[in-house]
Amino acid sequence: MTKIIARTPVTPPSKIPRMPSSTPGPSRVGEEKIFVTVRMRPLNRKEQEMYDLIAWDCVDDHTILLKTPNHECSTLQYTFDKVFGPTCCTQKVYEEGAKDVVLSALSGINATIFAYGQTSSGKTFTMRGITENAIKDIYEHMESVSKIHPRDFILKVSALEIYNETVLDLLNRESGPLRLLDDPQKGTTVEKLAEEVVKDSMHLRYLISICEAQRQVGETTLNDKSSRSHQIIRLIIESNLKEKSGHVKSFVASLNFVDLAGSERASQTNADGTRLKEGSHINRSLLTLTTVIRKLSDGKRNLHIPYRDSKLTRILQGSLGGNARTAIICTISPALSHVEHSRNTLSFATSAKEVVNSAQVNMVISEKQLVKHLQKEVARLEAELQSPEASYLCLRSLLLEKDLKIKEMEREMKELKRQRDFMQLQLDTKAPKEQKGLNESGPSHQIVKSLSFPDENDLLSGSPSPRIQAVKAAGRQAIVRWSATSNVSSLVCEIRKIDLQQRQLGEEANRALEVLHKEIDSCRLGSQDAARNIARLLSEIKEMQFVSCAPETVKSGDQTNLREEIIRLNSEGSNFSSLEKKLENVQESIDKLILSLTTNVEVLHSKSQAKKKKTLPFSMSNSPNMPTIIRSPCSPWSSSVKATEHERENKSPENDDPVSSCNTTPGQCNASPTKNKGDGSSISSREGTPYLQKTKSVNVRKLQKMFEHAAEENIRSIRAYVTELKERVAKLQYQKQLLVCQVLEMEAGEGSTNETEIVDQSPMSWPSIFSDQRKQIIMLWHLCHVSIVHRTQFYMLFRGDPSDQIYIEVELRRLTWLEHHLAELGNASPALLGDEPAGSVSSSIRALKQEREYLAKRMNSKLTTEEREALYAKWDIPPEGKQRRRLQLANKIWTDPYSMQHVHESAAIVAKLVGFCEPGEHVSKEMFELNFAPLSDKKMWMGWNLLSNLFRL
Ligand SMILES: Nc1ncnc2c1ncn2[C@@H]1O[C@H](COP(=O)(O)OP(=O)(O)OP(=O)(O)O)[C@@H](O)[C@H]1O
Repeated sequence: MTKIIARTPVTPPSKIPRMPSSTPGPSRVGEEKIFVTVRMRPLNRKEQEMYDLIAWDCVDDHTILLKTPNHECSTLQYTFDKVFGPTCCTQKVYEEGAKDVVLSALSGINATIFAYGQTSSGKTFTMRGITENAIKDIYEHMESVSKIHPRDFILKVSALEIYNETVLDLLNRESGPLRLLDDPQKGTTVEKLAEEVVKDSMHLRYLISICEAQRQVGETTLNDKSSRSHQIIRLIIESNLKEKSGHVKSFVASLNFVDLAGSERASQTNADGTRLKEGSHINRSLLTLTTVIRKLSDGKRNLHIPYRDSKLTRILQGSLGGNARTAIICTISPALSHVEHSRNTLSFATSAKEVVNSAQVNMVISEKQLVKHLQKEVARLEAELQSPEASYLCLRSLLLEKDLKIKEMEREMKELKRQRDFMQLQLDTKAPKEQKGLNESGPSHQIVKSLSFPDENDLLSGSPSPRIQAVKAAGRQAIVRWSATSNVSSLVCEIRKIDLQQRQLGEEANRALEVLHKEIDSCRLGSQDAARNIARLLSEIKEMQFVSCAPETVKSGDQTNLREEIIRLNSEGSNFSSLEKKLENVQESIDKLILSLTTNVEVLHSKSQAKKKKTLPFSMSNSPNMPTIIRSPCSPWSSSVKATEHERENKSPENDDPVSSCNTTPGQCNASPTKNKGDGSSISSREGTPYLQKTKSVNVRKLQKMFEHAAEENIRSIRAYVTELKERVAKLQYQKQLLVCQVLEMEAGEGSTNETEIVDQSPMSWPSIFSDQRKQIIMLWHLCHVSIVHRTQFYMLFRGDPSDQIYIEVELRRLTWLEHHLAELGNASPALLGDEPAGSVSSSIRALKQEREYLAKRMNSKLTTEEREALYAKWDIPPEGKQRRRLQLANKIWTDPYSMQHVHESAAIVAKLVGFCEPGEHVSKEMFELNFAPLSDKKMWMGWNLLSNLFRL
């Protein structure tokens, strides 16, 4: 069949019409916004029993507003194409909210009606009625249309459900999970989905009843018969229109009835086990749908729309901003207890209103007709050839035509030859390097393995000949390489930048430690510990220098050979960790140093108190060094300004300060241990020195305090700086992660999204990107069973500061990759898994369980009885058994990724239990690890290791 799409001219967005309601116009084509209606059901029995209040008012046919308690004018009001109140019947909802779109399908325009809303809001109730009304209407119209313009209609039906991200055939349960295929012409299709030819309306109703019976339904607290899957019933309507001219036009359109599963909160549905898992999948795919709708509603044409993030959006892609007319019916509960959820639904509906579709008439010319047409043409040519004159002319034109064809083929051959040479060149330059990688290091083999994902279409299209496969593979590689070239060089450039930053970091650390050395040297505390620490720090300086210099030895290589860069990065992975390790050591040393300094000072202080005569913590011989130390040249110190302030602060008034006067006469002021006279004034211990005898008495305690303070401040500065260095190392690690993620995406053929994603994000403000991405991360943590300690740590640390961008980005990419990977593992047969850890999901779940048990145990020691009781009350933990209650609470935290309040409270509890800082306090981000595993047992958790192992991270 040859498909011709009759395109209509594009209308400027401002002139894009909203389809007028209740005016069926089956042949409407072109750009048009999605038709959005809202239906509010009556209060149900449970809501009535709980004396729930009605929170919403449908003020007119288009407006709904949130009631205020004291009947003041509400500011929260929404306007839609239609608003249906609780007393409105489904027939009316169909007539005014869906009919127009439904009937478009009869004239070759794709159409979709779907219901969206929270669980128990009435989606299935509404869609059932809509489908029933549509069937009746379609058959009536087919009859009446056929009477005016004779047409042959053929109806086919197929039906599927998406249950836990798995596509199942509702008309053929035995077929098992189905795969999605990407067809360049048809878009996403479902492989092997059964299609039944419909005999009449009764037959259609019967088939739909089978789908209903097959669909996954379960009982939840909010709905006895809650749909646990998204259901799509698809009618394919074909028709042939015989025109007066004798031509036959064939039309084909699909009409989708989509009944989505409802969004739900675990806290409201009290779901656990299977229901909880279903709920997570439902929420996740609805989140993607929301994101798709929101991005489409932005109206910017170059935005990357993440259709591929869920099967639902992949299947519905055509209906969301594509070649279809779409009507969405958003259903809400009127209850006050569901007001938050209803607001979410209305905000989704508001975005959906702005989505523009571009419907076309899908006209098909059957091959039979074409054959007939060609036969006629051949007959005509044959007739012409009968006459010699005509045959000469005809031969001449044929010759000319052939000539042109030959020239065209020559051009094509040239181009193909050029491409072949180019590919050969690429292979030649690549082969020895890859060979080398294979022989020399293990990871390269793993990288190659991970980077060459099989093409789904190839796997599915039977088994083409080896030659065709080879050509296809080479072509695909060339395409990947070709399209990725620009990304590759920018990634390589990024890697170089990381190298440079790493070197600079090493140098800075080096400088900082030198200053630290001087500081300690000048302190001369006389402590053996301090001396040992100095020696250790010195050797660490040397080692750090070595580490920081390491990248210098790396050859620059081919600018665009990304794999080599990645292999090189892997080999440098140890540099990062050793740099981190060194910084850890330095931190430790500083801590010890401070400890020894404090004890020394304390000892000195007490001795001076006891004997009334003792040396200062800093001998006067070193005092000329103090300004140098305090005015440290180490630029990155955040406290250098403070240091100068200290210098000023520590300076006594000019005529009263023996130190400053000593500074001006260094020769005369050497090593001056002081003696406290006990009367508050101090004098030099060298009482025999005439100069010192002449000076005013020195307040030893004051001086002691001053130096003590200065030394402590300096060491604090160093400590802060080392912390800062550690943070920067962590950031570099993240940048490296980001590159690895980008490479994985690129190699998986999704690299093109990178650039678009950047374009996509630029117009949005960081806070909204952050909140969006954080929601996705929370959902992904949940789906990938990531350690809750990790979640807490991340949640507490990254709270939307612009500098958090890289962490958020990396976390999101890693999790997205992981989720896809785990889903693939879940769907793959054991034979396909090879050496992949098939039990990774279950071991992660096990680890999570252990982590909850560990947290439950800590509740006794980390929370007071009052705190525990308050939490039990808040989290509805029944008063049965102390240990059980603790475990119940631990099992409840971090289970509702949909509620930010739940997430926030869960994080606060875990933070308290494991001793993280309270929100708002400054927490060093360097403490955050690139590992999703629980702190208690990192080996148990498999997920992230899958990815990190590929690159030996
Ligand atoms: N407009 C309405 N008028 C009367 N009853 C309704 C209406 N809408 C829904 N109901 C009733 O409310 C209950 C829940 O409706 P339904 O199952 O359609 O919700 P849902 O949104 O599909 O839920 P889920 O997402 O959990 O599947 C059903 O008993 C249904 O009969």
